[in-house]
Amino acid sequence: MNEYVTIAMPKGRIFEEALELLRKAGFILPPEFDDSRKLILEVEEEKLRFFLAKPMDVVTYVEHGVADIGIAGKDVMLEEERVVYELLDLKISACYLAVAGLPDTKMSDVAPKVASKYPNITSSYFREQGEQVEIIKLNGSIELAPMIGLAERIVDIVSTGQTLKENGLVEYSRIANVTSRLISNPVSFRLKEERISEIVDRLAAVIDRLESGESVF
Ligand SMILES: Nc1ncnc2c1ncn2[C@@H]1O[C@H](COP(=O)(O)OP(=O)(O)OP(=O)(O)O)[C@@H](O)[C@H]1O
Ligand SMILES: O=P(O)(O)OC[C@H]1O[C@H](OP(=O)(O)OP(=O)(O)O)[C@H](O)[C@@H]1O
Repeated sequence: MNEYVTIAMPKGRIFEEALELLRKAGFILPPEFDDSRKLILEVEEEKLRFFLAKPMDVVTYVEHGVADIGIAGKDVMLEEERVVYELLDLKISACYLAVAGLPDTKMSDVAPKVASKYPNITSSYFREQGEQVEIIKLNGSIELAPMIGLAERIVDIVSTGQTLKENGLVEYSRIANVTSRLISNPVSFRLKEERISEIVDRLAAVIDRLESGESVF
């Protein structure tokens, strides 16, 4: 029986790169994927069903088993411990998590404020450094925090470094490298192992070819 495999796809910046990777791996995804506002898209010929989700929610859909597999940033995986398998590093949406702030500033001795979208990563990082900080959770535009005096440091994603630069901020330390990962619900992986492994193998082959500099159309 050729059952559907459901895939939770992150809307936003990962979506296009993920789509390109899937297409390079030979999955025929109709043009509807490029310009539709639909949140569920099915590709009957491939027996694939896609859910378009907020990037931070992809892991939740996969953990609850409503999606068999999904694509999530390593940052999201590090932020919350989840019961999912990480099957493959897709090597897309590469960036890193860093501590940043205004240049030439030292953190206060007593509970300096650190703003981030990633409170758990931030708290473990500073705990490991032996520093006690007060964490302020924000949902975006994190770079604003040190500029307007809300926090002395931020923990945020850096990719090109343009956002930090344009806002007069500097990086103080790097916490972790981030790329997007293919993840799976453990039960789905057992029940649909053959189909999921085939998807992993096809994607892994393309990633290897891209890494070796081969052009893949
Ligand atoms: N500047 C960046 N360059 C490359 N990858 C990034 C960058 N910022 C974030 N990412 C990666 O892309 C994922 C999704 O980020 P995106 O900005 O699309 O969503 P979000 O910030 O969670 O959602 P939203 O902005 O809609 O609230 C992140 O979890 C991270 O892995
Ligand atoms: O180093 P850069 O290439 O400039 O990229 C880094 C920026 O990208 C992300 O923000 P995003 O665009 O997702 O907006 P957000 O502030 O709403 O999270 C991240 O939070 C940084 O602000």
